[in-house]
Amino acid sequence: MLPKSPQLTASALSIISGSATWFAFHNVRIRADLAAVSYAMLAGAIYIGLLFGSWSNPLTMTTTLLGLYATSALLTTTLYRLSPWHKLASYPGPLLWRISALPLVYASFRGKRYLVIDELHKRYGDFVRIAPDALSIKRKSANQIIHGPATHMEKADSYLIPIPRHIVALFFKQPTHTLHTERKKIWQPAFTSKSIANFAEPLERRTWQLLETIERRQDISNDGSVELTKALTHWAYDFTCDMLFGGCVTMGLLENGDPTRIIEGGKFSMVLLDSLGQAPWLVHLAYHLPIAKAQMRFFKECGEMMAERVLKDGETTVPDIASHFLAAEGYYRPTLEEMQLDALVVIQGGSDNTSMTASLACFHLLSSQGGRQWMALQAELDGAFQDITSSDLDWDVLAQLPYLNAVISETLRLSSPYYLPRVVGDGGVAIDGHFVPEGMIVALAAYSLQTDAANFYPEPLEFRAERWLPDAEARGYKTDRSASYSFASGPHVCIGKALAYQEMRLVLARLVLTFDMEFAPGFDPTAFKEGIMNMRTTIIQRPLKMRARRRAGVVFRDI
Ligand code: HEM
Repeated sequence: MLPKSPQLTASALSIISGSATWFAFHNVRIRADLAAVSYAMLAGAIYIGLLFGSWSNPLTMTTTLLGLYATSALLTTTLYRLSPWHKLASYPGPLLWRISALPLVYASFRGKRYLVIDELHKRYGDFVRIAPDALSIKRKSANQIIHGPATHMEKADSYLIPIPRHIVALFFKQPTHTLHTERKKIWQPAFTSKSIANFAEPLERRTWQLLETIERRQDISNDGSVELTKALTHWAYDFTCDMLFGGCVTMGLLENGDPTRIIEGGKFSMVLLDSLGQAPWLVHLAYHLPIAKAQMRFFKECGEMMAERVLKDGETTVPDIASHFLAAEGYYRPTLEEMQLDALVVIQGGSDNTSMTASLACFHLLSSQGGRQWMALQAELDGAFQDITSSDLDWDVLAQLPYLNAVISETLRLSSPYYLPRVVGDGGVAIDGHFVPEGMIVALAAYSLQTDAANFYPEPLEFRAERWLPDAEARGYKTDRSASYSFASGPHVCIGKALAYQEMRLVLARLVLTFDMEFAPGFDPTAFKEGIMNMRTTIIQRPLKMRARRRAGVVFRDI
């Protein structure tokens, strides 16, 4: 029976509506910005209604009613999430993480999510509930189920960006599997070994420019050092533009630096998607705030470059990636808006991971074992290449060098702690005997598996390139190559994997053949390591300051 006083009746109705809202919407996605506007309009409507109904203190009453409504909705949600009826009720996890996605957002935003999740696995086992609807799974067998073609799991909503649904681009969440597959088919011809070979000339040229830039920036610096990550990032973005736009649109970062902070914009886009995206309603709100400005700037700049490239069709100096977008035919021919978004994906996806991996390889080579591994790599490269100025470094030779490839694999093992959430499809899935119902989010605990002593032994947390050499076992290493997930797998596998390897091999080889390097005075490797954050993009809080000394006999090529 409802209370008799109008105030109490209204309060009871607010509480009931709060719970009813949860019942009505808990399986429906609502955009948080629209929900916030509706809530504000409801507040206004109640206030006006009370005002005209001649209630005393209409403002206090409005606040009370809305407070009761929100509290009731939150309480109902919390009780459901902790109840035995929740689909993931049987999985363990910390209390707050089972109630809300905010702890996961917080861990993500701090850039140390992979370490926090690793700790949770140590405490709770291989299946941990890390958000109300999400599981982190530390089982090798889960990889095939989560990422394999048989299940073709969809990406989680953290991959959505606020664009009209008809605009499709690779990497982001597409409305259907078919759209993703068709879009990937348009990209694929640009990433065959024949197409990649066309990029050899601009890659060599940009790498020589990088070497020259390192010396130039070091010479004009106050302390005789160079920020290696910055230089490598500029190299990667410049080269990616060459590949994408065939030389007719460039960023010129190696030459001029990055005055418009375009790189920051790209990185911040990933941060928003990867951190706030774990609670997608936060992203809907963030896009209306100044926090999203850098991202919007990045979208705009990439879009403008693609539009310029379209106008300059016919002026390219190498067969570029954009020409494949423009050549696509039929129903799936991308619109200009889609090509602009795809261009953004190429620029960010093609430059960020490659340059960060190359930087971190240099860091690890010099910081572990007193630089012994840098010397070992240098010895291998010196043996393989005699004339390093007049001839290009042969890609086939680079691909066969065991130590160089081992360095890249070991860097990726420690430096690609990606979190790639996927949604379980119709009917749910069983993973190693654990049933996960449909609609739930699952993610492989990649970092935990890549640093587990059961897969990499001994010293799984240390950088030891030797563990990837062909005779690693004889040296006492156990290396499970299948427990390495840096490029993902299945339908959403990284399209640029082969290209990324060529880039990283070439740039590392050129750096190590050209320079003897050491950390700049005052550089603290421990602090640097602590300052590495991962939010799908790698952010370093402290600059990687190096001193590079050109080796005797090395002459720079004119470019
Ligand atoms: C060290 C270098 C690289 C690493 C570690 C890496 C890693 C990855 C990973 C883990 C994914 C899956 C992402 C997800 O599902 O959330 C991915 C996707 C992707 N990568 Fe890479 N990547 C690298 C270099 C490149 C390069 C050079 C390109 C060239 C443009 C590229 C283009 C892409 C694209 C377009 C996708 C989306 C594929 C799809 O949606 O089907 N990546 N990459």
